[in-house]
Amino acid sequence: MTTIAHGNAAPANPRAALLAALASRRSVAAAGLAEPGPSAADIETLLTLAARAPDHAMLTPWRFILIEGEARAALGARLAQAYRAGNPHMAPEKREKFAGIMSRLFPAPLAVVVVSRPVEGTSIPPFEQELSAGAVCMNLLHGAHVLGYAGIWVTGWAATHDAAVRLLGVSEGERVAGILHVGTAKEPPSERARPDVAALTTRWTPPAD
Ligand SMILES: Cc1cc2nc3c(=O)[nH]c(=O)nc-3n(C[C@H](O)[C@H](O)[C@H](O)COP(=O)(O)O)c2cc1C
Repeated sequence: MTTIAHGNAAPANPRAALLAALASRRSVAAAGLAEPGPSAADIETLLTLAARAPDHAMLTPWRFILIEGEARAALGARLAQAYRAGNPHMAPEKREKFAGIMSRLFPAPLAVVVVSRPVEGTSIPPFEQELSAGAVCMNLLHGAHVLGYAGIWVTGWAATHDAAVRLLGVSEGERVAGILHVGTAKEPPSERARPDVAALTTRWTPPAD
């Protein structure tokens, strides 16, 4: 089991510290993430935490692809090329704008592609297996936050377009559950409005006969 190395001294009340961490995570756009990124040991911790996601029948219906260092620009250039090739009839100015976005898609020190790969021929529906991949993404984001990093879970063209996902290394029968950008926030994120949990919650009661 990987030891989680907190940046700060051990909190006096670990439970309160954990609750505070869960309550304070905020997404930071990839462009707002800079060095330092997670060390090799931190990455191992993140993936180990991510892999603790609930998993009906223990099928491990997901895997990881890491994008870091020079691979980020190399992949960005290929995605930009694929975007141009996939949109031949788009107005050139618009096409170049989006191709430029693709070329700079990985500004954060680390991107983790969480690949959903539902196992066929089991009694566990693909939907449940895809939910497990979502839980992997959430665990990873929380892990990054506890380690002192920030991150964001994105999808978009690069995560959904056939040519793009092939470039990422995603195979037939697999889908991108999320691209998780991880790094250090350039600016502390401000809080956003959160759902009114009470308004979303009902209690089941037996129907009147
Ligand atoms: C499956 C999934 C895909 C998402 N894709 C994007 C995306 O492509 N771009 C984006 O800006 N936010 C995307 N988001 C939303 C952000 O991850 C984030 O939840 C949102 O900005 C709210 O911030 P918060 O996490 O601090 O509540 C996605 C979220 C989920 C769950």
